[in-house]
Amino acid sequence: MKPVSIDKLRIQLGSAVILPDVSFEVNGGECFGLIGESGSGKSTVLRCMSLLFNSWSGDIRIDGTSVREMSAFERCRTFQMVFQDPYGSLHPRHSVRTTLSEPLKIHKLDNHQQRMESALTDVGLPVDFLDRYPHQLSGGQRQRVAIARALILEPDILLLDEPTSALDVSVQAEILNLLVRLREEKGFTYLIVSHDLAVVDHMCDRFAVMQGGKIVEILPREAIPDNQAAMPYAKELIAASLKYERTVE
Ligand SMILES: Nc1ncnc2c1ncn2[C@@H]1O[C@H](COP(=O)(O)OP(=O)(O)OP(=O)(O)O)[C@@H](O)[C@H]1O
Repeated sequence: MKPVSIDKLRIQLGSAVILPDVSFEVNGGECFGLIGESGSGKSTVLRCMSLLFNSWSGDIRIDGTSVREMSAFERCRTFQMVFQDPYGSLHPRHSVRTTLSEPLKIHKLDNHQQRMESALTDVGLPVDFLDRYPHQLSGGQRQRVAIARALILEPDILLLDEPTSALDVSVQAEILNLLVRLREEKGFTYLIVSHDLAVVDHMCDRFAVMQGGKIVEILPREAIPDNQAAMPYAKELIAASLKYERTVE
């Protein structure tokens, strides 16, 4: 179980400073959430960590090793990202078999069939789905394939960028429960971005509230029901979410 340490992360894109100075630690095996309004910089943190954005300064370390010092191969074997939109993240002309076998080929791993079958079973899909294409899958099934693709290289950490927000409400719970089960079974460390406090409440041990590229407050999940936030913005965000949940019940 590998910990993540983010220290003084700063990134400027064009003239805008997106993250001025972000620091937090995620324990090995912990599920840590980033929550905040749209544009607060949550996804940018994950994009910096996975080097989709490269121009950042500061330090991002996994189990003590800087992500910049890792080879691309090592990074892929250590952490994988699951994106919000399973429609966009799977190649429309690639079968599930092609999607899952490509990383195995690139990383020169053996036993392709057995690894692919085991990844599909892990995400609750039948093995004959290997010969399906994305258009033959529901949204929830596509997200399961995207998660299977993330699992296939047996990483230690999953970066989850709004993994359920593009799905129907009924399917969201299925995918969240799948992610909870996988973490219990495999001991993953999760860093999950969400704008939905209910998702954070369901999944996370601790979470950071972000606003304008900064971390306002870091709280344990237990602080949610009685809204124990100390900082006014975090308190307001939690209060608004709790009020909304009560209204829609
Ligand atoms: N490639 C880019 N170039 C310039 N600005 C960008 C780029 N990507 C993101 N931004 C800006 O960075 C800020 C943070 O974006 P980010 O996607 O991290 O927010 P977020 O909190 O994840 O929002 P959302 O919940 O809407 O996904 C936003 O103001 C956004 O416009």
